Amino acid sequence: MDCVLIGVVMGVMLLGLRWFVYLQGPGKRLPPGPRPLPIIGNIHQLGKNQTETLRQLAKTYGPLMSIRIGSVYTVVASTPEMAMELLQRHGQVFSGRTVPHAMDVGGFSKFSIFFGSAGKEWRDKRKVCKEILFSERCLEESEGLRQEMLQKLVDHVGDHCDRRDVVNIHDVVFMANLNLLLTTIFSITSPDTAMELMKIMKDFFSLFAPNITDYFPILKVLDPQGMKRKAELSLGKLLAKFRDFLNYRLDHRRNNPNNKKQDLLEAIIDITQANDYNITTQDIPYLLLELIVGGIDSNSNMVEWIMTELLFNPDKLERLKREIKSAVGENGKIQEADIASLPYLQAVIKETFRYHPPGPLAVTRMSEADQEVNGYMIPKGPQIVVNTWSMAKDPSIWTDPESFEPERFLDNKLDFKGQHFQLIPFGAGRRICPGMTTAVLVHNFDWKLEKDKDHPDHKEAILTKFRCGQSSSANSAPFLDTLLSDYVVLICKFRDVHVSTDRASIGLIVDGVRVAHPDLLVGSRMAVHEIDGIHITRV
Ligand code: HEM
Repeated sequence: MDCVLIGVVMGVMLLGLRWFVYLQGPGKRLPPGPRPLPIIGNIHQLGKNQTETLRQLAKTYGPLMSIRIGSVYTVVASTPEMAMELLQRHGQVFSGRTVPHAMDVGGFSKFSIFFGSAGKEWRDKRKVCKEILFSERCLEESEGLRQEMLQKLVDHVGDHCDRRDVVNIHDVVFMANLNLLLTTIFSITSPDTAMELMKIMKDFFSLFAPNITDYFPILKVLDPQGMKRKAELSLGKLLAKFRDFLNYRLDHRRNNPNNKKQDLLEAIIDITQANDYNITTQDIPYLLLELIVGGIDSNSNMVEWIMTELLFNPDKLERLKREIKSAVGENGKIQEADIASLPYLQAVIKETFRYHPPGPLAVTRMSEADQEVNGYMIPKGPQIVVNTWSMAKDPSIWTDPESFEPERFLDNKLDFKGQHFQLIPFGAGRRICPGMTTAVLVHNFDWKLEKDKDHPDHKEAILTKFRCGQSSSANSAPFLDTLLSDYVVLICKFRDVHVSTDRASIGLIVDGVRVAHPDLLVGSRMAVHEIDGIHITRV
């Protein structure tokens, strides 16, 4: 162990020396930042709420600053102007990605659109996503399947409603999104398949927790948190599943040449067989994995946040329901095409993206060459991060940024498609998210808040969630155990449907692990036990 420690110290010192020498060169000055300590860099300053810490640090060091996390140099942009400089003006230079150690398995990072370097193969895969898979024609063809699947979801929640059961909103939304993707990509509607995949995927998502080897690469060989071993296992299982789906479909095509399915898998196979792009059959399982994994968690989080915010803001929920009812009638259903003519719904979605930036440090790149930005020199190599959280909370950009106000988007053309850098939930520039779509589950139930806190189901619901929380902590990082012992449950009741959301399901990032909504834990809302009929209980 001593040798390892000496190795770590020497490695970090050599790296520091290399940088010191490099940064002394003429005209080479990194953006300013807090002074790093030897070996750990600025880790000790980051605390649990990294995005907020970085926002505070930016007040001292400016909109473009440098910090060192372990041995990883990181440049942080905290304003729309700096985000535009990095992602658009110098988009080519800052189009690399750092590959987490756990994702560097089985050739995944090489095949991946997200982690792959921005070369010809990456361009081809993006082109396929944009021009074919997410093209209007392809999405229109599979709309019928999605409507069918959404109806099943509505029926499922309706059954719970009839039985007066508790519905776990996180699982319902996650499953709905998984089903949506399975239907659109594979025409698969089997609940058993979805359930099996959901279990493997939850293991896979746990790999996005912070891994010490990413900040101290010298420890990679030891894999102290076992993340790489876990990644090999869950990635292996997922890829095996997608290979099965692919082989089954290839057989089906051979045996039924005139009976093609209307889904994305069919389109992908056509592409590989036409040989127009640099994509082979061997790439397909990786591409499928990326589409499912890329979409599911971010989509689920957003839908959960939308619902959470609407519950906290019943007046906004009422306004939205009025808009939807006047557009599609009392009993009508929203079609995908209706969304364009529902301005308040769009405003709610935009405000949720602003108020809860999806993965507030999700826009993470790597510098591919030396580049001067704003009078500073960013050399080749550092990680580049855009702190969208900082922009969301900036009073010089948004009036009253701490309040949830969809109305702020009604009288302007502000959008999230990568042109307005104050709102970039999908990133911007060359690597902008190719799956810029989302789903909203607000219409089909008459969501209403519980007034009757003595309802007999109420206590049982809390206990059920508490048991869930404890069992889920067994697979989590150790610090989660402490957090979960102080478990918070939010119980709401809508008409006859109970919806319970807990910290594990609604999305606060603590040390990079999603556990809860910060406001519920530390903000003013936690100080009271009941607001407008929503019961918040500390168990
Ligand atoms: C609410 C939903 C979603 C959000 C908020 C989201 C957000 C993001 C963000 C922030 C990035 C990084 C962009 C950058 O570096 O500039 C990204 C990349 C990506 N997303 Fe999404 N995403 C969502 C849905 C989806 C869906 C549905 C898919 C696929 C079905 C998808 C697939 C991808 C892929 C493949 C990339 C990598 C692009 C590249 O590096 O070239 N995402 N997403």
